[in-house]
Amino acid sequence: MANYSVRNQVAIISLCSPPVNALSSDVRRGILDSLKKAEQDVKVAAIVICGEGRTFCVGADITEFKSEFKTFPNLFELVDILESSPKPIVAAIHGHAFGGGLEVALACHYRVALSSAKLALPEVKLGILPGAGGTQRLPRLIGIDSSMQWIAFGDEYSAQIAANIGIIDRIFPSNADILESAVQYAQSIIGKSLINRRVSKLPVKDASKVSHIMEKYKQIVGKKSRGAIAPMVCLEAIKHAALLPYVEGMKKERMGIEALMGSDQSKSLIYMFFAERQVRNWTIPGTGINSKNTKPIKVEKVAVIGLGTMGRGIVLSLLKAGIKHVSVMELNKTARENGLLFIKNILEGYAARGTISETQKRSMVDALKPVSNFEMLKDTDLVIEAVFESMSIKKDIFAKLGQVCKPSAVLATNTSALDVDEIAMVTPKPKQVVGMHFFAPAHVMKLLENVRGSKSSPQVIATAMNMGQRMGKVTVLVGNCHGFVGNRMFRHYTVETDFMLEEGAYPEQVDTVLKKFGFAMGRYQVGDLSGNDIGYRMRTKFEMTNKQQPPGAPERER
Ligand SMILES: CC/C=C\C=C\CC(=O)SCCNC(=O)CCNC(=O)[C@H](O)C(C)(C)COP(=O)(O)OP(=O)(O)OC[C@H]1O[C@@H](n2cnc3c(N)ncnc32)[C@H](O)[C@@H]1OP(=O)(O)O
Repeated sequence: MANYSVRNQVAIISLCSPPVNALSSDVRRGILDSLKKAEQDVKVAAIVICGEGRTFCVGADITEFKSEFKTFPNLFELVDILESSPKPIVAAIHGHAFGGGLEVALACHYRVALSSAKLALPEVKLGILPGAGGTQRLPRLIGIDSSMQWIAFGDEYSAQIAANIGIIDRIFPSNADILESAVQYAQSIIGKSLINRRVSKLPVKDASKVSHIMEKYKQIVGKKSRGAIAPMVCLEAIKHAALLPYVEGMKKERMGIEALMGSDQSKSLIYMFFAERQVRNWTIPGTGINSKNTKPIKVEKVAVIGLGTMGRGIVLSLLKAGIKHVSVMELNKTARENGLLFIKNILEGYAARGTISETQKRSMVDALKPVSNFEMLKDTDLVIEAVFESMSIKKDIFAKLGQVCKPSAVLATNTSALDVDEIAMVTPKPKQVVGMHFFAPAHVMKLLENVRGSKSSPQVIATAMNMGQRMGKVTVLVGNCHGFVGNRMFRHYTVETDFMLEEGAYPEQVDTVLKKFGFAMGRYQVGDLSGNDIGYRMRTKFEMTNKQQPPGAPERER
């Protein structure tokens, strides 16, 4: 839906489709109907398009991709209708202008934004391309080079960066009233010529360099987006903006989106988009307890026990999440020194690349609190144990934590396969114990598998889930069983690759093929990173050849 009103010669078309104003067929129809009203009203001299609620517009409604996506007005028809309006249109951006939302804004004659707004053409992350003129209008506004950067990787940019390169005409402070500011801006441009304001009519400034730029991005995309089809199709579509008139370029863009829409890669990425959001709504089966009716415990002080590969990554994830007090406990002096050095080096790297500021880096380093005995953890709200994968060592640690930690402290184990209930039983309050299984390298990998022990309390589960989300992880709640979900899935993959070794392949050959296919790391590289000893321990503990495996099971044959 879109609402329509008029204020001092300015018509306001406000998108109204909570929570994110996705461009469903109703919203597109609402915009078109409002536009007609504004064009017909002689008292209207300018138009503002804005979004109600928390955001301007996040783009096409992905849930409609299978059904109403083509209903008139289609998004690519709507943008051309908007651009050809005889009355000036101002896009008033707050929150997000993503995908089709940004394409609508590019079709407007002016764009203003709050400094806090974010802009992106992230369609490539759904395995498609910006199919509402994005590949043709953006290059006419910011050039081929920057457009390839924006569209082939789909990253988000601040309104200020967008203003610096010519997408945004005016920035307002983040606390300004976007609608009021945009209406005033619209009044200031009444009567001005629209000749240079229709982006599709502009030339592409760096068109003559297109072959050179294309080669550069093909190389980068080839390395960064191995195996993905959409980024290359995006590059091709942008190239056409340089070589063809707008209308012909649009035909190429259409061919591109039609080829990608419905591809296996796009279907999988869209499935992943919704699945990643769905897992936030966790539930404890058969109890009625869920994410909506359970509050997490307040967590300010966190401790990590063990500074090996996993512990280091967990500490970094906590620091990046803004936790101001992260105790680190590693009794082995060399491991402690190496671990702290590793963490500080990574933070230096983030600061050098501009991912964090110098001030943020210093505050993260200050948040690190090395501790040397369990007594020092008595005020901690959440302890994450990340030591060697051995039940007896973990039981020893949890017994000590049970004695020293305050009763409300959440005690989490990063075990990748061991029985969380068995660990919990050595503490006086097993309901405080939960699994938080990170994946290596923990500061990079987005998945966090939280393991619900049979005694874990709802608040403890909510706290682990909440902490995962604070760390920006895709946080999934799973049951307590050998290998949980992640390693049970991974096991089938490793079994198959190990068969290949038995059949004569070298580990590096297997890894090369997997990386070419699109995996960030090969299976044997992952083994080296996580430690092949951990896999060995898991298998030994599982006793693969014991009676649990029926005769004829592959494991018993090997
Ligand atoms: C002819 C062809 C023409 C055009 C083709 C155009 C292609 C497109 O426009 S494709 C869409 C491009 N846009 C995106 O990919 C944006 C996707 N959304 C996001 O990245 C994020 O939602 C966000 C904008 C960064 C906001 O994040 P956040 O504030 O964390 O909110 P979320 O929890 O992610 O989302 C809230 C809620 O909205 C649902 N949702 C988000 N985007 C869409 C969408 N484009 N379509 C439908 N639904 C969307 C999301 O699933 C959440 O739903 P819940 O039910 O609350 O889980």
